[in-house]
Amino acid sequence: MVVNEQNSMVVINKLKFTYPGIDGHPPPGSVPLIEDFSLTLDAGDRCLLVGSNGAGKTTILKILGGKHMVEPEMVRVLGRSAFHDTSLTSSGDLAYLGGEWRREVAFAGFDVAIQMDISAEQMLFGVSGVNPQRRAELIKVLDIDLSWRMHKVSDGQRRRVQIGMGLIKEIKVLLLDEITVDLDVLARADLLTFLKKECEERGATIIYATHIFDGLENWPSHIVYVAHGSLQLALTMNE
Ligand SMILES: Nc1ncnc2c1ncn2[C@@H]1O[C@H](COP(=O)(O)OP(=O)(O)OP(=O)(O)O)[C@@H](O)[C@H]1O
Repeated sequence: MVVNEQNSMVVINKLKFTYPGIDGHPPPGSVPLIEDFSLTLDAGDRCLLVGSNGAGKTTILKILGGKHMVEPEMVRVLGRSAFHDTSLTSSGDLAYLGGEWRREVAFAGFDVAIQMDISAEQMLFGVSGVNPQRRAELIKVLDIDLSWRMHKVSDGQRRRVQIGMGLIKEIKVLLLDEITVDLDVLARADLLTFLKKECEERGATIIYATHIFDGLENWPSHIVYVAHGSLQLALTMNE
C-alpha cells in the first residue's frame, strides 16, 4: 500500500502458512490455510482486517506477532522477522493484544502477575520505564478506578485494565484481535479515538481485526477483507 517497502512498518510478502500437525509439520497433502497473502503498511496506517469466522484473521495477526514460525522473508515488522527477532516484542515495539487473555485473568506481560488479589493501581504502576503522562491518559481514556481489585471486577472492568496494561508502552506496531467486545459504547469510542491518535501523532501502525463496525466509519486508513486465508480486497480510505 506504499511505494517504498524499505521504510514500511509491516511487510507481508506472499505469506503461506499451514498449522502444524502433532509431529510439528504440516500434515501431508494439507492445503495451506494462508496462501499468497501480501500487504504493506506504513507508519500511521490503521488497517481494519475483516472477514468471516475462520477466514484466517487471528492466524495472520498471530504470525505478525511472532507467535507462529514462517519464513523470515514472508513477514517483516520494522524490517525484522517477527518470529525470529524476539527483541521486537520484548522491547515493546510490537504487541499483539488478543481475545485469549480476556478469559484467562491474565495479561502476563511485563512481569506483572495478576492471578491474585491485586489492584488496578498495583498493575498499572508496577510496570517500569513507562511515560507517566501516557499512563495517566490511559487511566482516563479507559476510565479505570485504581482501587479495583482484579479478582472482583466485572469482565468489562478487567478488560479495561488489561487493555491499559497492553497499551502502556509506546508500541510501534500494534495488533488488535477484537479487544473491544466487553467494553461499553463510550469506552469503546474513547479507546478508538486514543488509538487513532497513536497513529496520527506517534506514527504507530495498527492492524485491528473486528466484526464490530459501530463507530469505525472514520477510523481506518485501510480496510483489508480476508476470505479463505487470502486477501480478497484492499481499500485505502480517503481522509
Ligand atoms: N491452532 C490451530 N490448529 C489448527 N487449525 C487452527 C488453529 N487455530 C485456528 N485454526 C483454523 O484456522 C482457520 C482460521 O482461524 P482464525 O482463528 O485465524 O480465523 P478468524 O478469521 O480469526 O476467525 P474469527 O472471526 O472466528 O475469530 C479456522 O478454520 C480454524 O479452524
